[in-house]
Amino acid sequence: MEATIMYDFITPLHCVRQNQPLIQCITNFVTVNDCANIILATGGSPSMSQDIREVEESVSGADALVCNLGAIDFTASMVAAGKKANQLKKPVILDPVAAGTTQLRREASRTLLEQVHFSVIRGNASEIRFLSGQQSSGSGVDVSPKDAATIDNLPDVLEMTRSLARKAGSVIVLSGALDVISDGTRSVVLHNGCPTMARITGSGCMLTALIGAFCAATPEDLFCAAVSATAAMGVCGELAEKRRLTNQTGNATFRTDLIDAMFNLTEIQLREGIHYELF
Ligand SMILES: Nc1ncnc2c1ncn2[C@@H]1O[C@H](COP(=O)(O)OP(=O)(O)O)[C@@H](O)[C@H]1O
Ligand SMILES: Cc1ncsc1CCOP(=O)(O)O
Ligand SMILES: [Mg+2]
Repeated sequence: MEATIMYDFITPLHCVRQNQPLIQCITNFVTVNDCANIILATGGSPSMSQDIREVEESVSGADALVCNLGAIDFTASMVAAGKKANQLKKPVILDPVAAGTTQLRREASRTLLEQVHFSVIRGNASEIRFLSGQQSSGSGVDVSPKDAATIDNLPDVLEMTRSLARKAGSVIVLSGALDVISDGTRSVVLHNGCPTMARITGSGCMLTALIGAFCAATPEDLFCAAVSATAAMGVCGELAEKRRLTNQTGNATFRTDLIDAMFNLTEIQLREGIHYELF
């Protein structure tokens, strides 16, 4: 008889509120404040230290580690902290910001993937295509429209995501208009979010930080934790967009409204708002 596959995308939100995990982030100077605030909005506690002389000690007291390649000059800190977190069996999450776009980033992402095991890798379609060894057209931190997941290329994107998940032994979150998430066996496509999320810097970095908090709170099912965090981000983007349209505001207020929506997000809102397909 085939084993039944269980999915629970709501409980991780409950767990993060209850467990208040401490998330160690080595992240970039552009979006560091937003990452700290989104972790606080979920009920977690952020720590953004990155000096190589203390990261191993810092990660020992944390519940998860988030490594963001936007902080490329701290790659050595990410390797040291990542190895320590692996030893201590704490979830480690990678955001491969602009991974394929320069020689330095191509080398740093290879080093990180060789030396650290990542529980979850969350990137946009250009970044995930690069890590998969596929042609990637990305040239900055944002996705190239040529690489994005669409309804038309979804079967290929699902296969690429599933196969990278198997190869890396990680949950892969390929974000965008469609969020494609796989652990190599279970795969989900999320239809939440709104285009304004791509008009603020940091929506990707915040999502990765959030995944860190959800994984720390639900380490027994990292796939459901990653889906739950990604859905929560999408639902909060939709709530912020409603306010933007009502109040005729722009991307600066949208960013604040998104963080506020996360602060107030209820399990009922997530259950009613999540829009997903299982594959
Ligand atoms: N066009 C869109 N429609 C809906 N949601 C989007 C869209 N673009 C981005 N998002 C959402 O924004 C967040 C960040 O994703 P993405 O833009 O892919 O990351 P990055 O900022 O790293 O490029 C995710 O939650 C994703 O679902
Ligand atoms: C603009 C920029 N430059 C280096 S890191 C960074 C932030 C990228 O954030 P996100 O990928 O979440 O938009
Ligand atoms: Mg990004």
